[in-house]
Amino acid sequence: MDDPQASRGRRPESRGGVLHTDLCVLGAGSAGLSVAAGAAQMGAAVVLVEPNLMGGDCLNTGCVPSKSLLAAAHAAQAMREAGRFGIRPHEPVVDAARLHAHVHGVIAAIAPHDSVKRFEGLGVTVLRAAGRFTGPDEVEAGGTRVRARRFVVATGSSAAMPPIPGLTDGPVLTNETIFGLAEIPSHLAILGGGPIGVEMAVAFRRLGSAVTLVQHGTILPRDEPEAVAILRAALRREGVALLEHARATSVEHHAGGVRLWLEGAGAVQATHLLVAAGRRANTAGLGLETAGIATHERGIRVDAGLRTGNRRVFAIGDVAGGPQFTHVAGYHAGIVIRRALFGLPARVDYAALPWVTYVDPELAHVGLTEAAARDAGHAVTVLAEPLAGNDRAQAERTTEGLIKAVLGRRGRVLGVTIVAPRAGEMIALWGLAIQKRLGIGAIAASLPPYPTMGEISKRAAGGHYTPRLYGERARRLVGLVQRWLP
Ligand SMILES: Cc1cc2nc3c(=O)[nH]c(=O)nc-3n(C[C@H](O)[C@H](O)[C@H](O)COP(=O)(O)OP(=O)(O)OC[C@H]3O[C@@H](n4cnc5c(N)ncnc54)[C@H](O)[C@@H]3O)c2cc1C
Ligand SMILES: NC(=O)c1ccc[n+]([C@@H]2O[C@H](COP(=O)([O-])OP(=O)(O)OC[C@H]3O[C@@H](n4cnc5c(N)ncnc54)[C@H](O)[C@@H]3O)[C@@H](O)[C@H]2O)c1
Repeated sequence: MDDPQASRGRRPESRGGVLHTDLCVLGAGSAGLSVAAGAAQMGAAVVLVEPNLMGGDCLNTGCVPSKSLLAAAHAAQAMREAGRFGIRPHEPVVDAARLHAHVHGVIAAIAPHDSVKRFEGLGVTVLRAAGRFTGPDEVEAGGTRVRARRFVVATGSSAAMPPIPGLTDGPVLTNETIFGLAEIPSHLAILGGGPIGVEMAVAFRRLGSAVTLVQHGTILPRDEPEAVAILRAALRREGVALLEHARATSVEHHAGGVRLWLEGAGAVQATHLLVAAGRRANTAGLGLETAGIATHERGIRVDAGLRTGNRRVFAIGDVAGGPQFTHVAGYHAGIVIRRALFGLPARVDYAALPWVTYVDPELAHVGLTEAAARDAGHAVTVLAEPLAGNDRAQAERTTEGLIKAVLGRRGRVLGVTIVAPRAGEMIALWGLAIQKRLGIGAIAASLPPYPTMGEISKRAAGGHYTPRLYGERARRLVGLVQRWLP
């Protein structure tokens, strides 16, 4: 969509067969688009290089299709679970073609925001080719040479293939192919129990697949164990075969699908196999060595200001090897804009980083887990409340969940986990508390509307004061004041 209000960047200049620009961005995913849009609207000359679909993983093969699929899956599950409201439940009929149209319809609705047309309208020069460094200050893309004051590498990540014998000898699904399926898999095996594996297990199970999830250790290892326990129970209740601490030793592909052999546990026979075993940074073919840019096993090596070994070049988003989320990509973009356009100092700070696993109930987290806070040497106190104490949760019969707040000295909020329907919408309040170093008193003094699930935040925060409020000293004080009050 054209935005008539948006201001536009200057145009790069073409001199001696070379485009000269302020900023050259490699990759038009969440990270690259955010930098390009921001920089152009602030008046910079920007060249954006992208060989594939505009919007990258998040729009085309990540967040957007996965959340659209989950929305359909939740609707199907609501039919099965209607009995709890006195409504006759029934098994939904899933029309795979219309489901596919729904998912791709959502992508199409958002796509104009990320399109070449919109970016050209902002004054960005878009080159539809793969870019690679041909020197420390030059990139080549589709025969065009680009010299820039600053470069931003935002080439993202792809599904990593674990070194399991036979795995890649036949077709396997990844995030790049699973949303294109024309049918619902009869039996989907999933390798990896991170957020992709867990979200897809819930989605496809609810849409009618048999699902087996195979995970090295425990699922969602970065989250609070008591929160994960609730999700684990929900997965099992819905019929996901969850194999934790399982090690795949080999894969056999055959006409009907795959056989996944597990160490000491026989084989899983499935029609489809989704590999969701982590990500590999997209660094191949970028000519990084030519530009003096170093990498490590997770991606491009950057300093706290996202600068690479080459002072002209920044790396942001998934390729920078840190937390891999769309909101982090956008946050990185803001840091680079401050540094590259205004020459201001800016550093990443993940103290208030939130993440959400969009299953049912949702698991939302921000900041440190209890274990991470203890490891970091904080004097930790923990506040916890079950969701069952919340009236809205009772009304909606979704009482499985909790809130857990990890506090440091003087009630400073260090980290919070919420497991509840739409917990992702509730976590931002706590992110702000961490970012602004608000004490727990700020949340305890807030006034959430009744009846909302968000009330659990105030309730948990109130727990910090309960011993003092309802203790012997308070009782004595009230007794004294009441004697003297007229
Ligand atoms: C299934 C799935 C679900 C997800 N769900 C969520 C979620 O709910 N919430 C969330 O916050 N995050 C989610 N993520 C993570 C999120 O998608 C990524 O963190 C985000 O897309 C990273 O953005 P990026 O711009 O760094 O990379 P990408 O989006 O991967 O963009 C990189 C772009 O660079 C291009 N490129 C590659 N090589 C070159 C080259 N040589 N020259 C020029 N361009 C190049 C690629 O074609 C691509 O378009 C999900 C990911 C997956 C896979
Ligand atoms: N809701 C969200 O925000 C969301 C959703 C999906 C993805 N993402 C992002 O994308 C990233 C990638 O997701 P992911 O789930 O692929 O990666 P991940 O690294 O988070 O999880 C992969 C899991 O696979 C396991 N694993 C690796 N090799 C294995 C093997 N051979 N057998 C069994 N298990 C194995 C690992 O132990 C790990 O826990 C995430 O870290 C996250 O940042 C976010």
